Amino acid sequence: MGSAQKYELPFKLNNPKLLHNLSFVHGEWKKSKSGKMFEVVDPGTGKAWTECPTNDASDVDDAVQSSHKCFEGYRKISPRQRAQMLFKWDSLIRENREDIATILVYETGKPRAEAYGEIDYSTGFTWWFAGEAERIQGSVFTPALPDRRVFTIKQPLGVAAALVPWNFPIAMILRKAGAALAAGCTMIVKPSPETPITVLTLAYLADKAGFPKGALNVLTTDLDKTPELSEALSRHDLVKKVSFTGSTRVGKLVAKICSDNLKKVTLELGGNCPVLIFDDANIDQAMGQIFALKYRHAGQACITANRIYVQSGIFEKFLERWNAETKKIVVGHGAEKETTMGPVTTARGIEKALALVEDAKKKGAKVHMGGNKVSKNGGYFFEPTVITGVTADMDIAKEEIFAPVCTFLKFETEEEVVKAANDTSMGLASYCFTKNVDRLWRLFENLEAGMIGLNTGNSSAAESPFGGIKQSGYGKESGKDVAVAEYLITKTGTFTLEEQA
Ligand SMILES: O=CCCC(=O)O
Repeated sequence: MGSAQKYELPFKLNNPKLLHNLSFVHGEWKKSKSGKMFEVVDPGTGKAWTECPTNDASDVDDAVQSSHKCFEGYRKISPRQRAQMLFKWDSLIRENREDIATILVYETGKPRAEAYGEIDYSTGFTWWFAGEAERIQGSVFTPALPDRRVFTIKQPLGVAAALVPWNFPIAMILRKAGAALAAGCTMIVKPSPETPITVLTLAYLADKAGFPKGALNVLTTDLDKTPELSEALSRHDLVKKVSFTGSTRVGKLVAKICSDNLKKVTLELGGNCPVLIFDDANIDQAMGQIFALKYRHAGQACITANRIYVQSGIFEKFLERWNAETKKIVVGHGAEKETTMGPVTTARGIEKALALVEDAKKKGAKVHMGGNKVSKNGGYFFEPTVITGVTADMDIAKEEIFAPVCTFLKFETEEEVVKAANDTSMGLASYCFTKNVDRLWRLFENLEAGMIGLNTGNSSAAESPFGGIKQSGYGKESGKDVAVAEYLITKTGTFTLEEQA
């Protein structure tokens, strides 16, 4: 593992060859031109356990040239061969599930069971996109003129760049790279500074799966150099597409930069997702689904429940059950067996959660439990927190919380709650629970979000189009046709037949 010997590795892998800490460019492990490195920290202890190259704008061209060179050949490989490489990659990831889960625990902080969950969810993408590779099709059109023939073909766009977050590093890479590689594009990934190692492991396995050199390059960097590196990638002439997952603020910057060259962009941005639980809901179902959704990765998912609206008839009963279940949560290091909720991934996450709780308290909200940082072995732990009396003017109702803080709001009518739920600039996901089929249908149509969970808190899947509306972004990832289409161009052919003699 390169220069990382100066750190004590806090875990052992069955297959130590999986562990790499240098950037991966054209099949080689590379330092940055500056030689600078940054540390990767275990959020469960706050201790660094390895380091990675701090790449900057000067490192971009080499990686892009490699990806472009590779693209010239990769675009001509048959879709069946691309599918076979994706299948091989998929099976290598599954074979190394235990080790990848270990790395994930020490990068993100999530408990081991959740790390397995992420890997199983993520291999859905490699599996799915392997199937999609052979189903890329053009169309034949009926022309208005008798001697004319009109048809389209789909072709890969070229080199794509993926700017990815730290909360689901495996899922976010495989969702983007799976679609790109199936389409015949090559990809450069810039992982988040918190989670480069899992991404480098995936690149190592992609290489072993037979993808040609340059098909999947990875450039790591720290927080300071992230804007510079991301901009250089997004502006490079040979990069034809940028896929970004992260905050709305940064997503707007990426869109602006890409608009200079009219580059294609997919933006999967922030959420402020409402949950609506009606008096006639199956409470067991709503409890189970929303509890898992909210506390998954200590509340750090873009599609998590940010505002939980419960109708007045069941409000007290629902809250009582929620509090009782919340008390059972065991906060600890993700590698400990008894842990059911890990730390948040960054120290910044703790500061934000504390500020949001403080603002809510000042404006009259009641904290039923939690609200504080937990001091434990130097990790970034936060108490599972339950707050009621939340109102629309509180920051906690307006911003993405990204911490295990549950905010409950009481409502009376469907009309009132739909209005409140939609009163946000975001539109990623919404969830509703009711046994009234007509109402369920109305909610599906009236809630303003790209994904609506109807009596479910889990609508993420390889076969389902994933993406938001409003300021939660545009473009779809995963799902039939739409996800691969983000990496394709459509070319129209018009052909005139010679008149017969
Ligand atoms: O945090 C965003 C992604 C979560 C998911 O894919 O379900």
